[in-house]
Amino acid sequence: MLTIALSKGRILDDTLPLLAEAGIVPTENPDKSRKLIIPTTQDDVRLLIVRATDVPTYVEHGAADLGVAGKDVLMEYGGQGLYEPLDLQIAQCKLMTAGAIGAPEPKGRLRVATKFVNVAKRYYAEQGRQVDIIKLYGSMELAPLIGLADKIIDVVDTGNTLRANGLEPQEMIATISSRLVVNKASMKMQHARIQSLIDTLRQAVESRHRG
Ligand SMILES: Nc1ncnc2c1ncn2[C@@H]1O[C@H](COP(=O)(O)OP(=O)(O)OP(=O)(O)O)[C@@H](O)[C@H]1O
Ligand SMILES: O=P(O)(O)OC[C@H]1O[C@H](OP(=O)(O)OP(=O)(O)O)[C@H](O)[C@@H]1O
Repeated sequence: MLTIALSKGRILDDTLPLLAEAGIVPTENPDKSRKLIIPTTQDDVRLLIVRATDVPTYVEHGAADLGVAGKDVLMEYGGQGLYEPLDLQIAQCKLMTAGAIGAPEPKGRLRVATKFVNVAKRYYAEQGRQVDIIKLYGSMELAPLIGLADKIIDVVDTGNTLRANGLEPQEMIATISSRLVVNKASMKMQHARIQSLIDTLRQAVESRHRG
C-alpha cells in the first residue's frame, strides 16, 4: 500500500490533476467527504487528508509514504528527515515580511508576529537583528494594525490580503511552491514504485509548464 498525505484546499485541488496523470484518482470527492482516508482507483494507493502543517510529520514518521507540502511549511518544519525530490510548481507564493504602509522602522527590538516562528528566528539571526517573535496561528495581518507587533511574516500571493489591511510587503524571505516529500525508509523499501511515480509526476509538471 502507498499512502499519500495531502491537505484540503489549494494543495489537494492542484495535486489531484497531477496524480490523475499517474492514474491515481480518489474514489470519492475528498473536498466533500468527511472521511480522512480516501481510497483511489488504484487498490494499493490511498490518500490521507491532514492539516497542511502536519504533512511533514506524517511523512517523516512513515504514517504516509509520500506527501505534498508548501516550502514554507517545510522550512518551518526543518530537519533532514524527509526527501524532497520534486517541485510540483503549485500553490506558488512568496514568504515575506510586511508592515503598516509608511510606518517608520522601529529603533529597538522588533516585534514580529507569525506562524513561522523558526523561519523568523533564522531570518533575523542571519541579519543580526534583535527580535521578539510572537506566535500566531492565523489572521497575522491584524497584529500590526492593533499594535501587537511591528511586522508580520506570512505568505503573499496577489498582495490583496495585505492591501485590504493597510499593510505593504517589505522583505522577501523565499519564493514558495509545494513539494513532493517522501519518507526515507519508503524510498528504500519501495524504490522502483516510488521512483516511477516521481518520474510520472515530473513529466506531468513539465508538460503543464511547457504548454
Ligand atoms: N494565497 C496563496 N496563494 C498561493 N499559495 C498559497 C497561498 N496561501 C498559502 N499558499 C501555499 O499553499 C500551502 C497550503 O495553504 P493552505 O491555505 O491550504 O493551508 P494553511 O491555511 O496554510 O494550513 P492550515 O489550514 O493547516 O493552517 C501553504 O503552505 C503555502 O505554501
Ligand atoms: O496575497 P494574497 O493573494 O491575498 O494571499 C495571501 C493570503 O493567502 C493565505 O491565506 P488563505 O489560505 O486564507 O488564502 P485564500 O484567501 O487564498 O484562501 C495567506 O495566509 C494570506 O493571508
